Amino acid sequence: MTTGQDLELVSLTKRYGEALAVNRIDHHFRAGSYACLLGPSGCGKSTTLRMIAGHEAPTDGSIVLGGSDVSWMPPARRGTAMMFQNYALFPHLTVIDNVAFSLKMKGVEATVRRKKASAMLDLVDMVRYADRRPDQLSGGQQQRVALARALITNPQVLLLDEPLSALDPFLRIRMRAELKRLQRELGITFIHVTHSQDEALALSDEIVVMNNAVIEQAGPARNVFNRPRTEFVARFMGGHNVIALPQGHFAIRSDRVSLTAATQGRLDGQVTGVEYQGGHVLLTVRAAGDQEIAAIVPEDAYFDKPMQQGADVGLSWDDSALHPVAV
Ligand SMILES: Nc1ncnc2c1ncn2[C@@H]1O[C@H](COP(=O)(O)OP(=O)(O)OP(=O)(O)O)[C@@H](O)[C@H]1O
Repeated sequence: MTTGQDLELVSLTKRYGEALAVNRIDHHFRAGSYACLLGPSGCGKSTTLRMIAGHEAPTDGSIVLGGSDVSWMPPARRGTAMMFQNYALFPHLTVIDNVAFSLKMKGVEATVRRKKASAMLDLVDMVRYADRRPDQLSGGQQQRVALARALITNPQVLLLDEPLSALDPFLRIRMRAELKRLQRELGITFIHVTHSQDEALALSDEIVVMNNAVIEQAGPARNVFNRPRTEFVARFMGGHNVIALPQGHFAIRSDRVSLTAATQGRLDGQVTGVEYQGGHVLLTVRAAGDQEIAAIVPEDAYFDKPMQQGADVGLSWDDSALHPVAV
């Protein structure tokens, strides 16, 4: 079920004095989709999110939600809600009062807001903790409360700024599955800021990769991963080499590069690193032109014919695995 509305960023720009944090970005977020804004530190993703939320005014450009320009509307009237990295729960209020807080501000009557808050806690499986205070909850539980508190306003778009970064790795994987479930169930648009490629790949209908205040590439997760358009995207998404060949620069997945006997491949080189990674072995080869190329070899294949650091090898691939990239 899709109940959200399309969100459009039109030439959206933010300057802080001389510094350009977001530089004329255009993007259309489809209603009811899960989008991740992904990029290295300082690329402008949080600033973009804060402008969508209304916590930061654009220097130029506009934000259009469901056909209406909301660029200058106060946050509470936009149809968006934000979940912050540190959850920003009120320490002195119980869980249920935290969730009901925004309804109280709107003057909603006590029994009605408790009923609605209770329904939200049910959605995130936290009803039994309704009377605890935030400091009596684990990080994962606090996160669920923060989600319920954001969702009680019935937003069209939920904005999440690094929502999983405070959790330990095990809980992070569990909570990301919960986020995805919730988004599917509610049918609203989620825009999630992260600098984790794994998180973006696991969650996104669409990944929007930012770098240096602009969008480098956007598209379905598999497209962005398998068809990086620039060297930056190929390297940032990981799992790829960027190889300079006489015909130009090409991205190739490390698991599409195979090793042959020396002089039998496309390029010759020397093994400079061997790393056992569980199901596979990561070999690093220094090839002609001082290029470091990574090859992922399945565990069994590697241990049938193990290689030492310094060994001369050839590198081979299928041409269909090469994708031209801009550098
Ligand atoms: N309030 C501010 N005043 C001045 N400069 C700012 C302000 N907020 C952000 N910036 C600058 O704008 C740029 C983009 O910052 P932003 O927080 O959007 O990046 P980010 O991609 O979210 O990074 P991170 O992953 O580290 O949070 C950075 O260079 C940052 O220093």
